[in-house]
Amino acid sequence: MQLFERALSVLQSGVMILDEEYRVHFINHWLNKAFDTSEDLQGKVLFEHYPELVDFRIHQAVMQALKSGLPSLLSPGLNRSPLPLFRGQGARRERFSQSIRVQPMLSDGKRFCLIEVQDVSSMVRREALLNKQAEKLNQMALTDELTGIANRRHFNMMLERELRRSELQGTPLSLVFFDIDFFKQYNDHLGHQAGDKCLVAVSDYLRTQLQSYGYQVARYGGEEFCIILPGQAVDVAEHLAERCRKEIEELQLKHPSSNVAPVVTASFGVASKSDKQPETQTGLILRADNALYRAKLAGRNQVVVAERQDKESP
Ligand SMILES: Nc1nc2c(ncn2[C@@H]2O[C@H](COP(=O)(O)OP(=O)(O)OP(=O)(O)O)[C@@H](O)[C@H]2O)c(=O)[nH]1
Repeated sequence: MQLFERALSVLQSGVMILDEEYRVHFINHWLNKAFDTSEDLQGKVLFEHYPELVDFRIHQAVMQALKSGLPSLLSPGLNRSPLPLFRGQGARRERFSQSIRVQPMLSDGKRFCLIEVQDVSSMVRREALLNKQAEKLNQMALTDELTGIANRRHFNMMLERELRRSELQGTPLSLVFFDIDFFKQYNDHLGHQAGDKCLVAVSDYLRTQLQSYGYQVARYGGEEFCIILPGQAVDVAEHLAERCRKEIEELQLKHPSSNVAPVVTASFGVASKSDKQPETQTGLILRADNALYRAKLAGRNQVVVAERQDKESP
């Protein structure tokens, strides 16, 4: 028996036994030291010494073990630090995260409750770090590296979600695709770095002017961008595309080799899903992209709406 008590006293985790009056029948050295008291807790009534614990999870778990004979596990996810236990010295002293197992015991016909405590601070910290890293990686996988706006993968996810919402709620949904005019010439004339800066400037415009209205913007690839307008019908989308077309021109980014204007311009395609007809993601993208292609063919720096074009086509 002495050997067991000695073993428990050198253990780097806590063990405590309470009797039916919540009196500490046994506490090992590690646990007594971790409590914020210089007193020996053996023989003391735990919840008289720490009345602030009454009615909290640890109190309920102990009552459950002693009255109903049921065990409990208090994991750090739900109960970060149920007992006032500390680690470290001086300014570095901190209440640590705990994993606590409360187990009912019977001895000589009397009920006891065994409380095992583990310091899981390092594990909790490691988990928080891993979560943060995973979130960062996730963010990177969905963001376009050059412009910082959503990339094509993210766009596909957003569009799928909005299409589903539109089906469920019976609301319209619109999509605007646009592409910078004569961008190859822009790169050839002013250099690839200037081309990159132009893409960043257009993306910054999209982020600052449109995202705050709840529209979702993304770089679809190369010099092609897209805007998702949840809940908006074709008229609003056409109006927004026209506004974007005008404001991109007003950015006054010099484009000496463009055949349309002395500044950077873009061509726009608009497609909408009405609140009645079902639509697939590919179908909507294809219609917006076709409308954009028609805007290019018709002379660039303009907006073409798929619905109207579709009706006008033989
Ligand atoms: N600087 C830069 N250029 C890019 C990037 N991605 C694609 N491009 C360039 O964008 C150009 C697109 O050229 P095209 O598809 O021929 O289109 P365009 O010259 O804009 O002609 P239209 O669309 O018909 O007006 C190509 O020269 C690509 O190299 C990028 O990240 N940075």
